[in-house]
Amino acid sequence: MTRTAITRQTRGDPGKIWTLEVSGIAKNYGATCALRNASLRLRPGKVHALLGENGAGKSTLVKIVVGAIQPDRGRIALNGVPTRFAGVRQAIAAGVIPIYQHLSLFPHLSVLENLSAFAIAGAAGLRARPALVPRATARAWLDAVGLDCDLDLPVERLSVGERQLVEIARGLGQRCTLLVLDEPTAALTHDETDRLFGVVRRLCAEGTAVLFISHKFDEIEALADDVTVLRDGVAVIDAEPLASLSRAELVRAMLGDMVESGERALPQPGAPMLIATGLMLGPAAGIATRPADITVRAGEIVGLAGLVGSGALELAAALAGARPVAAGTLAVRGETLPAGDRARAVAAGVGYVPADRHAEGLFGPLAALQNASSSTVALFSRGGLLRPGGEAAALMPWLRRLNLHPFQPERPAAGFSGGNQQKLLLSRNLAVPDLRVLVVLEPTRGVDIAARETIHDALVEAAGRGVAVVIASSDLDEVMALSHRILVVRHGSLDGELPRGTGRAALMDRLAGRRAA
Ligand SMILES: Nc1ncnc2c1ncn2[C@@H]1O[C@H](COP(=O)(O)OP(=O)(O)OP(=O)(O)O)[C@@H](O)[C@H]1O
Repeated sequence: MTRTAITRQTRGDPGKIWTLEVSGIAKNYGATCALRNASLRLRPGKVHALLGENGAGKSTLVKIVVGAIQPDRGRIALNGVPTRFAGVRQAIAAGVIPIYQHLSLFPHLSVLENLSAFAIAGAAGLRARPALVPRATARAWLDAVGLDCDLDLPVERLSVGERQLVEIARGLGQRCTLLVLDEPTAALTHDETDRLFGVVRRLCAEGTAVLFISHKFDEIEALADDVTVLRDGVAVIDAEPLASLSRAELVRAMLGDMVESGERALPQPGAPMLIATGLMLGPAAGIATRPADITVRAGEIVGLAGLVGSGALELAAALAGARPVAAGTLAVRGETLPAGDRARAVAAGVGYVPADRHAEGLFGPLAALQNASSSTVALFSRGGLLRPGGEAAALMPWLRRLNLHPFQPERPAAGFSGGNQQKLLLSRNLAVPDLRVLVVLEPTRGVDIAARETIHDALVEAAGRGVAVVIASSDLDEVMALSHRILVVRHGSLDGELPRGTGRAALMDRLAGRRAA
């Protein structure tokens, strides 16, 4: 880290120092320009939202700020001191605490060991045996995020939401000058989100600056004071007060003009297409359940909704044969399949988009186009050889429609941003011509507002061509907007059904197990 001059705020509070000032940042990955001329200016004690469509460069900028990668050029100053972190450990030591979208805990280690990880990393090389933080200290950190759990429990036994709170608690245990939250609420329940926002506000009151990346406008409006919008690696809105901008202005800055669609008309459901009988997740999926009977008709969209850890995602995955089950069968248009047999489900025309595209879905080193075509490759092959042009002709329209960015179908999937990887997985399924059932977990997690509209349209269109669609999403607005009916999942079992038009409050009540008197 280098320390030389002091830079001062030029706007707002003259004379005061920006907590973080970033300017003129450029970063190229080979021929791809991820950041052209990015800037950020964060005030102490304020939440700063960083917005931009998928691939705009947000994660790249964050990685530079936290020292995970180095920029090709540009300046970074922390509290007025020019700074360049050689690695994340150095950034953490300086009080720059990153909380990642993809959790960075050690699943087999205990909560206490994970909470101690930063301290251990800092002490490496100095002590023969790394020390754990005192239990009382660890307990105080957990109290700060409102989490009451056993310090000796392996982290893998916690829900995803709880794990994220442990990660945040670990960050809060450090001197925290700048907290970097990259889509932190993707896996949190509404209660956990509220708790997180409470923690963030408290930190701000103590002077911490917060960089907050999200695609969810409601959350941005609830939390952020200032905003920067990146477009193609350039700040097109540069550290403006959020209150001075309308939502339409922000969207226009992100994407250019965009027509917002109103409420979608859903197709009329036809005959039963998918029938699950006695489906029970059981211990193999880590959840004890009661057997579930679920029928989804051709042209119908059924939403599975539940709190984090409810088993809604697992139950939906089981409907695609993508989870081991303790009992039950699936039938697709009358053909009975053993549940838990994904290969048989694929052969029966059951598409599946997992929630965790990194762990389950993508072949990172393969080209985007090959990733998108992996479910339909047989259609373009003859005698084991790919028919030239066939793959591109079938998949390119989908990649164009979902606005793959940058539009470089030959590039390895691993080099695309998170939202664009999600588009590849969706294209893979939507392009299957004899698709009968489509199960999509978290359809728009991490995708930008334009792609969200397109994906919603594409799912309704799939239903329109007779596909039975199942979605499971922690985004309740999405479930309400798309579903003919909503199945409530609690403790891994079905707990009732709600019709289209059910309001958000009523749905929340049911998910939490409250019933109207
Ligand atoms: N490791 C990498 N190798 C090659 N290209 C990359 C790599 N990481 C990012 N890119 C490219 O840099 C650009 C910016 O990506 P980045 O992940 O920063 O976008 P983002 O705004 O965070 O998008 P999202 O909202 O989808 O997460 C994209 O064109 C992306 O394809």
